[in-house]
Amino acid sequence: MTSAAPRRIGIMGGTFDPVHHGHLVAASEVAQSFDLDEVVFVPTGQPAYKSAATEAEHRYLMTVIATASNPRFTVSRVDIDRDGPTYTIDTLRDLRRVYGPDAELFFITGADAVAQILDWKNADELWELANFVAVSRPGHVLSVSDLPKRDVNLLEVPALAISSTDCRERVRRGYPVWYLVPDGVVQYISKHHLYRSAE
Ligand SMILES: Nc1ncnc2c1ncn2[C@@H]1O[C@H](COP(=O)(O)OP(=O)(O)OP(=O)(O)O)[C@@H](O)[C@H]1O
Ligand SMILES: O=C(O)c1ccc[n+]([C@@H]2O[C@H](COP(=O)([O-])O)[C@@H](O)[C@H]2O)c1
Repeated sequence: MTSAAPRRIGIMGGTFDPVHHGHLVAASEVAQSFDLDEVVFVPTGQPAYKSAATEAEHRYLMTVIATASNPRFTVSRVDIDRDGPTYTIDTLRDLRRVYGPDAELFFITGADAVAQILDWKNADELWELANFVAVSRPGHVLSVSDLPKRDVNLLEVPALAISSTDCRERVRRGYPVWYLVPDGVVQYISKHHLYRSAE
């Protein structure tokens, strides 16, 4: 009898304020290229180095809405339910407990985020807990030349010049965000009057 192959789990961490199609395409492309069984989206609780984000529960629910139609996408509350600032070292330790010792974990970041990774908490330990995949993002050079001896996989994905900052600013100015974020997220933003006033 052969034993089952270890599960391959992508981890898409983000503030998702709001989640947009750039996030979804990145996760889908990594799932395809790295033969992942599941991509778990993990909204941050309090982002470590970003100023005030929208209430975590709103960001969590928008992420659930955005991912609901993809059978390979799930959403985790580990970062939201932990007190204090969100650090990836804690995310990876918690998800290792959830998925078990045999799962192969792939942490997904954009080209902008990966450039900062050496400054992340316990940076040296992160590589022992997961593989890292950095995806291309318009306006950012996809390179790991600053990460000598760190094994980061690079993946070119279809270029979507969308950012959460721009989506928030568009809503604030009364511009549409249709087609930049999933329809259900447009409706959620409208229903809860998110992003109407300046941050
Ligand atoms: N358009 C995109 N293409 C590829 N990767 C992206 C894109 N937008 C975000 N990412 C990546 O997704 C992860 C989560 O991003 P985040 O939630 O911070 O969104 P953001 O658009 O960068 O937000 P903000 O504008 O508020 O900084 C990060 O690793 C980021 O690099
Ligand atoms: O661990 C850290 O020190 C750290 C610092 C900045 C960002 N991160 C993680 O990187 C992911 C993307 O973050 P952000 O701020 O671009 O939404 C998210 O999962 C964060 O928790 C992690």
